[in-house]
Parts: sequence; structure tokens; C-alpha cells
Amino acid sequence: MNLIRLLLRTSSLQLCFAILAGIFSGGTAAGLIALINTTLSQNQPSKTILIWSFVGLCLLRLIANFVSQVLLIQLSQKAILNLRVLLTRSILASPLRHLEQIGAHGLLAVLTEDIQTISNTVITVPFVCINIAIVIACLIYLSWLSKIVFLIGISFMFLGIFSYSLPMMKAMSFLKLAREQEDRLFKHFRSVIQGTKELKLHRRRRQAFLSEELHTTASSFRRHNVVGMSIFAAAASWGQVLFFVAIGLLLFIIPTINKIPPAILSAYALTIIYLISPLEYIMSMMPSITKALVALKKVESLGLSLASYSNEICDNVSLASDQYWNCLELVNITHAYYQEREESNFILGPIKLKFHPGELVFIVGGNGSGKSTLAKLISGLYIPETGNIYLDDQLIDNHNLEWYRQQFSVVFSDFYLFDRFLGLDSGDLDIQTRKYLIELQLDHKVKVNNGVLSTTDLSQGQRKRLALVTAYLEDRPIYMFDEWASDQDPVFKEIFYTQLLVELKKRGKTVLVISHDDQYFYLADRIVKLEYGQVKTEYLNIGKEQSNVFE
Ligand SMILES: Nc1ncnc2c1ncn2[C@@H]1O[C@H](COP(=O)(O)OP(=O)(O)OP(=O)(O)O)[C@@H](O)[C@H]1O
Repeated sequence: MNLIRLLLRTSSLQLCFAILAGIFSGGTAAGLIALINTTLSQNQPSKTILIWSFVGLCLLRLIANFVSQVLLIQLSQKAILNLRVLLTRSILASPLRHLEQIGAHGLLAVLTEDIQTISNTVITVPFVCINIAIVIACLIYLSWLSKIVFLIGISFMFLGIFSYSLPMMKAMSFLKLAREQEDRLFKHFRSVIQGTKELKLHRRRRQAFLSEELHTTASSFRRHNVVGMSIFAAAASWGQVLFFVAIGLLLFIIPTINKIPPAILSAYALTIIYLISPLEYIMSMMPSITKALVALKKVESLGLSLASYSNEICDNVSLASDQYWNCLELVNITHAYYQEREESNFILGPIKLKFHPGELVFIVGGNGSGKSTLAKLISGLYIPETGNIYLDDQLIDNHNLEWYRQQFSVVFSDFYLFDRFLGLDSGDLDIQTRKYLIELQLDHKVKVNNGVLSTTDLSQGQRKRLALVTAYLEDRPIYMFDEWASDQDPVFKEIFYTQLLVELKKRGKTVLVISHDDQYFYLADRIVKLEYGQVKTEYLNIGKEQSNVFE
């Protein structure tokens, strides 16, 4: 069972101890039943030894049960912790393009729903294990009482397990279908959160969304779950009936075929009745265990697909970003977005470009011409499908990709703002931050204390300025801005292009600016124009009067 494999991976030694304690606990339960049977079959007052044995077994059961449960609880919690950390690490180690293809909703469904389902079930695994141990110990006791009756009983049990597992497989297929719908549900939840304004402002859109999208998916999710769980319920009811059929056989049919002493028969009946409770518990847990197995498969399939790509991060490379370099060269690099409909595929490149320190380069072009894609390729977030990137004749590949990315400070158009300067721990971080906050006219809005920002709840333009503060603090050799100025007011736009970019250039930084603001193109040392994924023109320092060449 995969859940056990998950626990084994966490700590096989702890699992062995826990199972041994569980088996011991089960053994003491069977011992208690045997002792009760012996006492009942005697027609005289109990001997002192029996009483002390009873007390001793009770104590042993208490201790073994407790030890086994605590060990398994610790183990299951550790397994969940490891799973969460591993999955997050795998996500961060996966190529950006692969994550984009899975989609935020797919990742969120796994990180929240699946992990929670597994977590809820792994907690019950200890109790299931102990109950299995009790069942096994009782079976051993039954076989000791009478081999023939035991054989009949065990064949009955196999019949029960077989007739239970067939519907269980069917139920599992329905739960899998329900899980597929959950991915779609998460997509709709994202639409609800991110599209609240659009849904609120348009009644018919909201109604169509609720009835045609959300309700349809949620109903399909419910339907598959109801069918799956109903099959489980039917199988569990059938299993319960089987117990009583077994007891009926034992009491009414077997004695007519084979002479069995009444003491053994009553011991059998008592043991089987005692077995009902642990077996019922195991069966009642089957739906959750099956759901957890479906979730684990989903996590593993994601984890595996992530692992197969996650060779990006090489921790043993030096991450220094202050190494002097002279030329960054893209040699015929390409990237393609493949869509279901072939005619909507987009291919960027092959692109041949060179960048140098202290250069201010504008990357321009119409919407969808490939500027942001090129930025992701240059910064090493996308790996070129063909072609190579060289930094001073050093080929960038998996071995130095992590180091290469440390050369860039980028503010993407869909940037994310952390409310703490993570990974920036220079002694005068707060002083530097305050200086930049003043420079970017944010000091009246945002304060900083020990690298923690007082707020990030700002206007879009202000949030972009805060992202620029982070980029300044990173102080890396290459800066990239993807339509940074598009949300700035005209005054600050002017400051950005004519002062901030020029200052960065003066400090020897390579500055790559994706922009539609043609009134500032004259500031560039070079302009790279993209059209349908191809570099059309490269202009060198064109000057203010010629900047209308882009019209
Ligand atoms: N995540 C994606 N999945 C599939 N195709 C994509 C994806 N992102 C972009 N594309 C395709 O790649 C093309 C280039 O997109 P890109 O974002 O690089 O353009 P851009 O020049 O930055 O546009 P804009 O000026 O509108 O920001 C688009 O036409 C689009 O079809």
C-alpha cells in the first residue's frame, strides 16, 4: 500500500517498532479473549493466576497500544511534513514552462486538497494497523481452537475480501473521476477570486458562470463522489452481513456436519463477535484510504513529472553574482508554445543577440510579438529549445543555470511582491531601503523594520516601485524591466526613463527594458524590435529626432 510506502520512506525503523508494538497490542487483545473464554468455560471460581494474568494482559495492552499509536502518529505527521516540503521544493526546482502548463489551479489542488486528504488518512493509519493486528491475532487464536472451523472461517473471510475488493475497485475509479473534477473546480475558484469585480458588475456573466461553469463541475464532482461512496456503503453492508452469515454457519450448519464441542463453538462465536468492531473500523476507513490513495497518486504523478525535470538546481555551484563579465550572447535560441490547435502555436526565434555591461537596451514590438518570452529566455527562466546562451564564452547549461540566474534582477509585468526582503541580509539593509523608498517617493507610505515592509497594500504603480526597490537592493549586474513604467504617472515615468535607468547604466549595469513608451526610445544605446517572434531590426543609438522610425 502506497501509504505504508510513504511511512517507510520517512523512517523504516520507527515504522518497524510501531508495527511490532501494534502486533504485540493485537496479541494481548487475543490473549484477553482466550483468557475470557477459558474463564467462561470453567464452571468454578477463577484461580488467582487467571486474575493476575488478566490484569497483566490489560496493562500490557494499554502500554503496547499507547506506544504503537504514539510512534505511528509521530511517523505519519513527519511523513506529511516531508511530503509538503518535498513537493514545494520540487515545484521550485521545476522549469517555469512546465509549471505554467500544469497551471496554478492544478498545483493548488495538489498542495491543499490532496495533501490534506492524505494527511487526514495517514493519521488513521495507526488505528487501522492496530485493528489489523487484532484481527490477525484473533485469527491465530481461532486456528488454535479448531483447525477445521478455522479453515472454513478463513475461506469465508477470503470470499468476503474478494467480494469487497471488486466493488472497491469500481468505487476507486469513480473517486478518480471526482478528483479530476476537483482540478476544474480549483480553476473556477481562482476565477471567482480573481474575477470578482467582473462577475459582480455583470449579472448575466455571473449567472452563466455559476450555472454553466461552477455548478456543472461541482455537480459532476458530487455525482462521482456519491456513486463511489455508495458503492463503498453497499460493500460495507455486504461485509457486515457476511459476519453474521459466518456466525450462523458456525452455530447452525457446522455442528450438523462435524461434531464440535460446545465450549469451542461458544469461544468461536465470542471471538467473531469481538472481531466485528475492528473489522468494521477497517472497512469504514476504506473510503478515506481509497481517497488518500487517489490523492497520493496525483501527488506522485505531479512529483514524478516534476522530478523528471527538476535537474535545474545545482546546489554545489558558487552563487556569486559579482563576477566580472564582458559579453552575454544568445546564439540562435528558440522557444515554442505548443497549443492544441496547431495554427495558434507561437515560435520565438531563432534569436541572435549580444549584450554588454553598461548598455541600455530597449526591447520593443507589438503585443504578442514575444518580448516577455525573450525576457524569460534571457534570464534563464525558460531553457532554449534550440540554440545556446553564453556568458563570456561559458555555455549556460544545467550545471551553471542556477548561478546564471543570480546575475539578473527582473521586475516582470506580473511580478510578485514579498512583504519581507528574503535572502537579503546586508548589515545596512534598512538604511539602504529607506534611501530607495525616499528616491522612489514611497517613504510616506511604506516603512521598513529589520527587512520587513509595513505594507504591500498599495496602488499598482506604487507596488511596482516597491518591486523596483527590491531589484535595487539585489544589486545584480543585469537589470530587466518588463513594461515597468506602464502603471506610472507621467512625472514618475519621466524620472524612471531619464534618471533611474541612466543611473543604473552609469553604475555599469546592463539594463534591458521592455517598453511601449516610444517617446523615450531615444535614450537607448540599442533597440531590439520583435515582430512575430523574430528580431526585425536592431537600431543603434538612434537619437531623439529619429525615434519616430517605430511608428
Ligand atoms: N503561457 C503561455 N502559453 C501559451 N502561449 C503563450 C503563453 N505566453 C505567451 N504565449 C504566446 O506567445 C506569444 C508571445 O507572448 P509574449 O508574452 O512573449 O508577448 P509580448 O511581446 O510580451 O506581448 P505584450 O506586449 O502583450 O506583453 C503570444 O502571442 C502568445 O500567443
